[in-house]
Amino acid sequence: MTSNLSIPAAPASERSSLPLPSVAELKARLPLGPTLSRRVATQRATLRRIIEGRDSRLMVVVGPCSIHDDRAALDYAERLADLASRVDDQLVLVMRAYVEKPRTTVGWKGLLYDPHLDGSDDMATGLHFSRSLMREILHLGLPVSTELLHPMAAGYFSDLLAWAAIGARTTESQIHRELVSGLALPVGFKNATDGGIGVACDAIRAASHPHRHFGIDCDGHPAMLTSEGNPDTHLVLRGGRNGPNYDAQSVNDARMALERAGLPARIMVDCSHANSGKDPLRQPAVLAEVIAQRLAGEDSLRAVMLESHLESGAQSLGAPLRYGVSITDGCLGWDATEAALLEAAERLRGGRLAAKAESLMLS
Ligand SMILES: O=C[C@H](O)[C@H](O)COP(=O)(O)O
Ligand SMILES: C=C(OP(=O)(O)O)C(=O)O
Repeated sequence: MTSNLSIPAAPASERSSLPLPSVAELKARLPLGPTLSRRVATQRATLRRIIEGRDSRLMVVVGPCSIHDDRAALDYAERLADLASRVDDQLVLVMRAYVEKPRTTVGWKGLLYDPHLDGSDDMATGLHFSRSLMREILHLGLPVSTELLHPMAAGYFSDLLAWAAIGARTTESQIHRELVSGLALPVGFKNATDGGIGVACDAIRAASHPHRHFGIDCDGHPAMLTSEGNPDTHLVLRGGRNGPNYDAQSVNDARMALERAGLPARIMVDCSHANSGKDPLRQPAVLAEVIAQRLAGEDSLRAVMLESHLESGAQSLGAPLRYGVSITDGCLGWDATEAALLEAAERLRGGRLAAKAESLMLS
């Protein structure tokens, strides 16, 4: 069909475009391979069992708020892999490898967007660095997690992930719910930034359904994608504008809201963000409270999240950067992270022993 419509010349401010590799091209350059692929499948199955309550260990998503330096990220991952083997009777550690950052207004958007940290936005390199780094972390034996922010970016690394988050700013988005519906891994939906958990409950339901939606295929062509529905999702309590929501009353309220909605009561507590009042040093206290609730019998608590880096605090982009310090939200330093996780594991061990002794006495 011909049209008389003439297309106006693009104004000077019109956005320009630059080609990026397709998912298939990036995967060909940085393949997963059968060994790592089996490892991811095993990690996903373990996390699924934890989320479902069939494995009573606590899942811990821990690592930098964002990754901006692959050397520091791997240094962190090596320490985490060593710690993981010391606590794996109680805790399953999953590394936060966040390469995309949702911003409240504007700011650095993550390694994926601006890997050189200078506003040059070399996204082709960002894609390569991000996939390559996640693969390195996986080589160390750690499960990898990230926040899936841009649906088009997800396919570049979703095969490497054992767990993913949909953030507080996107949980209400239909497009993100469709994305999750097509992922074969456990995913946490955060409560909204205002603290409301209703949107996360709606998201869990929407993502469990099959969908047909717009997307791109592995070769970069527009495609109608069909998803089967993801049953392995859960709520993440991250606090909100009115304060934290990790206390026993809030967790109980959340559990009842999930049950009322006919959804499984599976909860992760994010010890950071509004639950720590954005003070990273408060995270161990939040974690300790979650452990206390678990020991008191709150079995909907299946997982926690911590923002942690080699060094504590945060620094601004612009000044000469200090090694191992976050350039987004403040993080707990490594020593305090290690101490908090060792203590959590020890308290859970003690709780199990006490429960075993009690059941022996009753029998
Ligand atoms: O965890 C990260 C931040 O809280 C989130 O990306 C929002 O950051 P901003 O409010 O600094 O933009
Ligand atoms: C942005 C994050 O969290 P939230 O969506 O809870 O703000 C995050 O975990 O990095």
